[in-house]
Order: sequence, then C-alpha cells, then structure tokens
Amino acid sequence: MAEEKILQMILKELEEKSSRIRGEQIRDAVREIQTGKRIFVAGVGRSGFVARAFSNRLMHLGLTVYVAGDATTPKIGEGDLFFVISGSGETDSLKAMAEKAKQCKARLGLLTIFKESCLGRKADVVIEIPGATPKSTLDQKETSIQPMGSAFEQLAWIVCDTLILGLMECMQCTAEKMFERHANLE
Ligand SMILES: O=C([C@H](O)CO)[C@H](O)[C@H](O)COP(=O)(O)O
Repeated sequence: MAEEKILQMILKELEEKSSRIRGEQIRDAVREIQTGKRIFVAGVGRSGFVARAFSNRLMHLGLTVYVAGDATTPKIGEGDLFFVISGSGETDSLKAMAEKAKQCKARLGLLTIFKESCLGRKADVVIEIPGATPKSTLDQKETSIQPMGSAFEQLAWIVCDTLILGLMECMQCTAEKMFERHANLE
C-alpha cells in the first residue's frame, strides 16, 4: 500500500478514536494539574516519551514539574500530582511508583486505555483513550491498524497538548510568555 494512503488511514483512525474521548475527563485533569502543588510525570517506553514532552510544556507554563526517576527529581508529597501515562495501566515500575505516591498522599492522574486496570483503580483522575495494547490481559474490544500501543501513544500526545491549551486558557498564559521560559542551553 502507498505510504501516503497509510498516513491517511492513521489520521482517520486517530480522528475516530479521539471522537470518543470524554471532554469532562480532560477538564477534570486540567483542574487537577492547576491545583497540584507540583507535578511529577511518569511513563515508560513510548508512553514515557509522551510524558517527557508533556513535562516540557508544563515547564513552559511556569508550573513546577519533574520527571519521575530523573536525578534532579525530589521526593513527592502531599498536595502534589503524580501524572502517569500508561496504555495498559499495568506497567510494573509505574504501579510501584503510583503506590509510593499514594502512600505519600499525592494525587494520582492517569492517561490510559483501561480505567479498570491496576493504575486506573488507584487513580483520582483518569482520561480514557480508546486504543489497543498487547500488554493488557483485560478484555479488549478495540482494534487498531497500527502495531502495539501506537494509536494510544499518538493520541496521548495530542491529549496532553489539549491539556496544555486548556491550562493556557485557565492560566491566561500566552505562547509568547511560554517561549520566554524556553531553554537557552540547547
Ligand atoms: O514502549 C511501549 C510499547 O512499544 C507499546 O507500544 C510502551 O509505551 C511501554 O511498554 C509502556 O507501556 P504502557 O505503560 O502500557 O504504556
């Protein structure tokens, strides 16, 4: 099949799946991020790349944000938000970190395919993204033309950018103000 046709098929798939993401879940997450004292983000593999990209924009907004596991990341505590991106909601290291974060009285935010996953059951706020992943043993009705969790990871990126636009509006922050915070060591 021609690559341009494949590209169109992927975009069509994302459009259809995104039409089933619930607006109120996104709005709840915007509120949670805004009220969090500090934001700690986490994800593994491709979901981890999305979490890092998200942390970059949260920093541009002027929020205090850390990536879990980085050498400069301090301990999490009460009033902080631990925001996890995990398609399956079952990745071992993330389950352990979420458990620790909850013990430390942090709130747990989650972007996932499965609200009923281990992470989903612990989360205070969840955004569900329709997708498929071979990493879950839960019943999966959803299919994808792409391998593994690709559709989830692509949509997770766009949902994170949707959260950023929502936060920009609530915080009355402009793209110009954000760019002033952009790294000058690059
Ligand atoms: O890298 C990944 C893999 O290629 C699936 O498409 C996942 O992002 C990684 O394995 C983490 O999994 P989840 O926590 O289920 O997102």
